[in-house]
Amino acid sequence: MFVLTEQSSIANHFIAELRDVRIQKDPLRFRRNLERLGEILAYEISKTLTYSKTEVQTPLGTSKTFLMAQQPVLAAVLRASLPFHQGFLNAFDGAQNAFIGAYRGLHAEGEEFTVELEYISCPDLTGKTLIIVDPMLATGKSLETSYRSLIRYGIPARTHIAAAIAAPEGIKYLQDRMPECRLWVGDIDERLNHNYYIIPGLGDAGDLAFGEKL
Ligand SMILES: O=P(O)(O)OC[C@H]1O[C@H](OP(=O)(O)OP(=O)(O)O)[C@H](O)[C@@H]1O
Ligand SMILES: O=c1cc[nH]c(=O)[nH]1
Ligand SMILES: [Mg+2]
Repeated sequence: MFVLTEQSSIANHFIAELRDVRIQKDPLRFRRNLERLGEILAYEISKTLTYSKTEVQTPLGTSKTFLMAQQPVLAAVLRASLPFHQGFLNAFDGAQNAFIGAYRGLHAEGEEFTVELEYISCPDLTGKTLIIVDPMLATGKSLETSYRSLIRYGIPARTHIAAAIAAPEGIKYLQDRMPECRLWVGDIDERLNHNYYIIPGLGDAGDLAFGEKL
């Protein structure tokens, strides 16, 4: 597992701003910080991809470099993922994309929830590198449901899962059930509360980015 905050960097500022109740009042800044974290995690994941030697013609000569053999497929878990996904897309600008509407259904205080799945669009994943992006990894149920639904579209060669903030419970859940997936997270928090929100976390990422839903 890769954890961005294990090394101090400018990413700490973006994560701190995401969490800060005062700065959260500006949804444009909240979305932009998710996007910036997406760009950074995409860069980190890009170091694990396969590159082949290529020549680039400049106006004055030829430059030898290593370029990605194949772009990954990016999968966004709607809706909170959208700004985070944009960050990945800024880096992997030629990527194919999957979208999945997996959300935590309404549930009474403290009661378990089920993940509702209402929409999926996905290219052929066979043999590709799949990167599933969702800013919040709480229980892990949304990501597990998303992953299992996506791989009906072909078995990827490898799968990366990227989250901005993760709870230890969700990390363990995914590591136990999907050991074939590699996890990339911005920061790891303390725990979940009785409503399965991450503590200290940042609140409801979807609502902060796009407004409260009914
Ligand atoms: O790990 P879990 O316990 O499954 O929780 C994490 C999920 O919760 C949030 O989405 P939410 O269901 O709030 O939907 P939204 O993106 O529409 O806000 C978040 O974006 C994850 O998808
Ligand atoms: O803390 C949490 C947990 C799930 N989804 C969120 O947006 N925040
Ligand atoms: Mg939400």
